[in-house]
Amino acid sequence: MPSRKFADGEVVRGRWPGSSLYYEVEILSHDNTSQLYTVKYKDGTELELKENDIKPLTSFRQRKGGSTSSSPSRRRGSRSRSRSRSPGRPPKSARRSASASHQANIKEARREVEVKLTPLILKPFGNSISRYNGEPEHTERNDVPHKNTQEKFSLSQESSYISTQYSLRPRREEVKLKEIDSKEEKFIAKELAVRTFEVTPIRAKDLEFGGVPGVFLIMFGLPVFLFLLLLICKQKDPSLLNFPPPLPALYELWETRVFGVYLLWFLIQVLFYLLPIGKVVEGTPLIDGRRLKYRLNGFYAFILTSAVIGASLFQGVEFHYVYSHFLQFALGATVFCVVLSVYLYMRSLKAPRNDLSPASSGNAVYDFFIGRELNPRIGTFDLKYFCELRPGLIGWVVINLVMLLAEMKIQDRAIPSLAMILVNSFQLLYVVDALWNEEALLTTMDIIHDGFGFMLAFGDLVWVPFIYSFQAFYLVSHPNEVSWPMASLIIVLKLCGYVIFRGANSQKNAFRKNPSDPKLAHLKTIHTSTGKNLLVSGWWGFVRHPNYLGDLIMALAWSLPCGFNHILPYFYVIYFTMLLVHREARDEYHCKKKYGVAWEKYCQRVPYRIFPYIY
Ligand SMILES: NC(=O)c1ccc[n+]([C@@H]2O[C@H](COP(=O)([O-])OP(=O)(O)OC[C@H]3O[C@@H](n4cnc5c(N)ncnc54)[C@H](OP(=O)(O)O)[C@@H]3O)[C@@H](O)[C@H]2O)c1
Ligand SMILES: CC(C)CCC[C@@H](C)[C@H]1CC[C@H]2C3=C(CC[C@]12C)[C@@]1(C)CC[C@H](O)C(C)(C)[C@@H]1CC3
Repeated sequence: MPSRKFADGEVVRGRWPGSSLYYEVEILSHDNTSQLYTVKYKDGTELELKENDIKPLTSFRQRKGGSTSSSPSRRRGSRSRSRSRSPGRPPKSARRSASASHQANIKEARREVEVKLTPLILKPFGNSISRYNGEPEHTERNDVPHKNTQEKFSLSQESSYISTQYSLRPRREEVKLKEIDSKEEKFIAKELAVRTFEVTPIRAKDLEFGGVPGVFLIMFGLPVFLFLLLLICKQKDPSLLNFPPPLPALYELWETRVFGVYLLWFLIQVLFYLLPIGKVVEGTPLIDGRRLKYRLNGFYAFILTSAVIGASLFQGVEFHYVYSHFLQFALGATVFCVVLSVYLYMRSLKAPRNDLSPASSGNAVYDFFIGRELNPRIGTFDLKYFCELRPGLIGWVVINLVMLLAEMKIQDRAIPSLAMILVNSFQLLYVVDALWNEEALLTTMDIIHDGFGFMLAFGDLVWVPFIYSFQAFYLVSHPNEVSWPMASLIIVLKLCGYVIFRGANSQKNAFRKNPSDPKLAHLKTIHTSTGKNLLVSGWWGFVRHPNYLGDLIMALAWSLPCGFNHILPYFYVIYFTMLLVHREARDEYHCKKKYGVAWEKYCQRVPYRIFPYIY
């Protein structure tokens, strides 16, 4: 077992992350796995520190001019520290010795009437340092802020990738912001703890999805559940009385030819992804300040795929093969996803520490599920980014088309049913919207936080194409005639959902891109200590996740054309509600850590999470 240098309860000096300042701290505990000490500063802030960042008190005693402040939160009160690092510092104080007394500092602070120096966390995703936020933009336009970012990061690389920046604020703003800033200072400390923690393995209590047993269940349960659902849906009467459905032998489900077709589909999408068309943008800064480049050509890939599908139909390619081998395709995709997940895990073992996902834990099972490596790439080919939008999402639209053709064939129809047309066009709109706004993906939790492992591989490559197309699959063997008045109501519902979904996403993206955009001037915001503000009016003042609300309304509109004979087509709405409620909770957790008191204020101003007056 590795030895430790400091004992619990020992009072020592701990380095404040991202600086060269040491403060008196008490050792609370030591984690043998991560080799980190949990220490407590005098103001109550708890952080995790490496052994190198801790020094015995004795090593400071002979030095008179060391930091005399007993906690980092007092640093701003004690102006000598802040000012010595501030770009706005007058030359007079530049000559002041670091051992200037606390009294002298207070006097000086009182003389300072015009401006206040406020530490801001330089966050990698912050607008203060980066204009990048997920809306189409030319790389050139990102250049200036990008360089800026790099510079700031290179200055702040000491031990954490967060540094401190000072903003000059007019005095009248100072009065308004004083209270919130002082409260937020504690959260800055916590945020630093979060960032420190992001580069270190996370502890068992922080594991999401029910920890190791939870992810184990999900990994085995979901594929079984998927096959059961498809088998149930294939039955003429899919009622509970007929459960379990007749189960095929495993060998009947495996067809090498089907797997070959699946691989061909995957390779075509790889080829489209590699085409040098579409602009290249930079993602949000990584832990080491680097920004990866992404080519935005998802929409082109969709157009090219449509051309290939159209040409194949014209050539008489039998698309019914996909319907008649649907389960085999689902199995082929699942096998592919397992192989991919194993590959991803193996290669992640060789990945440098900085390339690991903040969600990874050090536990093999959990990391296999959540993904260990954040952005696995083969050269410039980004595996996660590619899988998130291409084979599965475009595949979903193709499967819907297959179902439409199957319905015509099986039900002997000259034209598809209105229900099938509605489902196909609604979901087509959703996919086209995702591809058109491809850049927005770069700021999602999936890209920034979660690694690429079984969860996203299975979600993107199996769950999306084979479950999201479930309504169309259901309609093939369970026809439902929708009247025009009913269809009109469903269309209105879909459009309402879409307006909320797109309006909310675009409003947030525009605000993140340019917070001082004149078009957004009417919106109210809450100041946060990170330099990024939060919208509290407009869509984001309605509920805390208006985009989820719109998405759920759309989900309902996708199911309604299937009628009310069975609950099966509503499975998607039920699953999606659970997914988004869980996702919302995950996002709240991250936002609370990021924004602290400001987030709490936002929650008070906007009390409902997704459904107004309900949740
Ligand atoms: N079809 C599906 O299966 C599926 C699954 C998941 C998600 N989605 C959809 O994908 C879209 C993206 O979802 P997402 O889960 O990535 O989350 P999201 O809601 O787009 O983003 C959450 C982030 O927005 C920022 N934010 C939150 N409140 C804000 C406010 N008041 N003002 C300004 N910024 C605020 C925060 O990040 P920063 O402050 O750091 O910017 C927060 O972390 C959604 O429309 C969702 O419905 C679809
Ligand atoms: C346990 C697993 C089965 C959970 C699987 C979850 C995935 C199915 C989703 C996780 C992130 C989702 C996502 C989209 C689709 C579904 C997920 C992959 C998305 C591509 C849908 C279109 C949107 O416009 C989007 C691009 C924002 C979105 C990104 C996240």
